[in-house]
This record gives sequence, C-alpha cells and structure tokens, in this order.
Amino acid sequence: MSITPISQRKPIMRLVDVCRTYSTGEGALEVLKGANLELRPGEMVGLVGPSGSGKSTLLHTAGLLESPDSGLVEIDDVDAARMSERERTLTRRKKLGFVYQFHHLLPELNAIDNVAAPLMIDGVNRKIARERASKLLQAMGLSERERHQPGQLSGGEQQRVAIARSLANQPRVLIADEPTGNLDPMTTTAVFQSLFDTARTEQVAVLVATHNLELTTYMDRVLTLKDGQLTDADI
Ligand SMILES: Nc1ncnc2c1ncn2[C@@H]1O[C@H](COP(=O)(O)OP(=O)(O)OP(=O)(O)O)[C@@H](O)[C@H]1O
Repeated sequence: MSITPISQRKPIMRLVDVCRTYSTGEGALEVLKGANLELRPGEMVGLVGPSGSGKSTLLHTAGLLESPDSGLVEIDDVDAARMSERERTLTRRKKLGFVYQFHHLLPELNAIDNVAAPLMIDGVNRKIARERASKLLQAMGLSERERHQPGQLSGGEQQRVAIARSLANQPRVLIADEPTGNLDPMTTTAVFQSLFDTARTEQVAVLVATHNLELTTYMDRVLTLKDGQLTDADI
C-alpha cells in the first residue's frame, strides 16, 4: 500500500490571517496578529513558546471555542464563521477531539465506559461503542485496565484513557493543551508514544501545545508564536 507523504495530503484544518485582541484594564492586548496554520491528516504539530505568547488562545480558536476578530478558521473546507451555533457544537463533537492537562474522567465509570460515553451520547449503541472503546484502549496499551475506575489507575493510565476518549468519535483534529503536564518524564514519553501511534494509524491531525521540548522529537513540525504569528520554532 502506498502512503501519501503528509505534505501532499489535503489540509483538514486551515487558519488564515487569524487575529485576536483582548480588552484588558490596561487597554487592548493583541495576542494573535495574522496567524496561519494548515494541519494535514496524520500530522503531529507542536506548539511551543513562552507563557503568555498566545498558545491557548490559538488552540481555543482552532477548537472553535473562541472566535477570531478577523481571519478564517476552516475545517474540511467549511468556514467556522458561517456555521450556526448548533453547527459549531456538532463540528466540535464530531470532528474535533480535546485533551487537557487534567483528564476530567468520570470517576464512577470504568475505563471502557469513560471512552464509550461520547459515542453513546451521539447515539451509537452500547455494544458498538464498547467495541470501539476496547480497541482504543488496546491501542493505548490498556487492555488489562478496561474494567478499572479512574481511582484505580495511575496518573499516566488515566491520561491514556482520556486520550482514548478524545479519539472515540474519530475526530479529524486532536487539540491537546499540555496533555502530559502533570506526569513524570517516563510516563510522559509512554503516553505520547501511544497518542502519536494511534493518531497516525487513524489519520488524525494533532496540535499539541507544550513546554516540554523533549516531546518535540515526536512531532513532524514545531511552531512557535512570535509577535502573534506562527513561525517554525528554532529548536
Ligand atoms: N479572556 C482574556 N481576557 C484578557 N486577556 C486574556 C484573556 N485570555 C488570555 N489573555 C491574555 O492573552 C495572553 C495570551 O494568553 P494565552 O493563555 O493564550 O497564552 P499561553 O501562551 O497559552 O500561556 P501559558 O503558556 O502560560 O498557558 C496573555 O497575556 C493572557 O493574559
């Protein structure tokens, strides 16, 4: 089977000249000043930069959680600004996955049901949802932990369950904000390896903001925010 090089794949997400200014007590704060980004299937893109440079603002914009003041945010060729609030919610649910530093698993559900939950909320029947969840947990190296509740799992295992959950709906883009920020270095490496292997297999584009420069060795590209614009990171 021939595999198309990432650079030749059609972008799933495009940000074009995205600008975002916050009003603060001290006046206007221009955070994004014409940021451009294209994400392609199976591509791992890192986002680094000093605290306050605008990484979260960029992730929230790409994740349709915040609207830019100007510029384009497109997912599968559809301009987010033209979507109704309902369409944006559906796009977030069906096309985007999110992973945060703290996993927010449901403590009373076991691992398999935590991962199956978003599918069942979308109307997928329990058996099929659990089969998909089981496959994802296996890919994350957690087959033995399916029946464990979050309180019975280590921090790294909980984060892997959260990643499996974020991939349950087969998102086109996974957006991760410091996904391993609270884990020790060895666990961080293992979690990242599982995340990237699974995302590549499933052809998901991954955008990860991190302060951990070691993780950038896993990425296809690493970008930084400089003066409100995205440029190749000098690392
Ligand atoms: N809702 C808001 N209102 C006003 N200012 C904001 C708002 N959200 C963020 N900012 C400011 O915008 C700038 C960029 O914030 P952002 O959270 O995007 O940075 P960051 O690069 O993610 O930082 P960190 O690495 O510390 O998480 C910061 O100076 C922040 O104080």
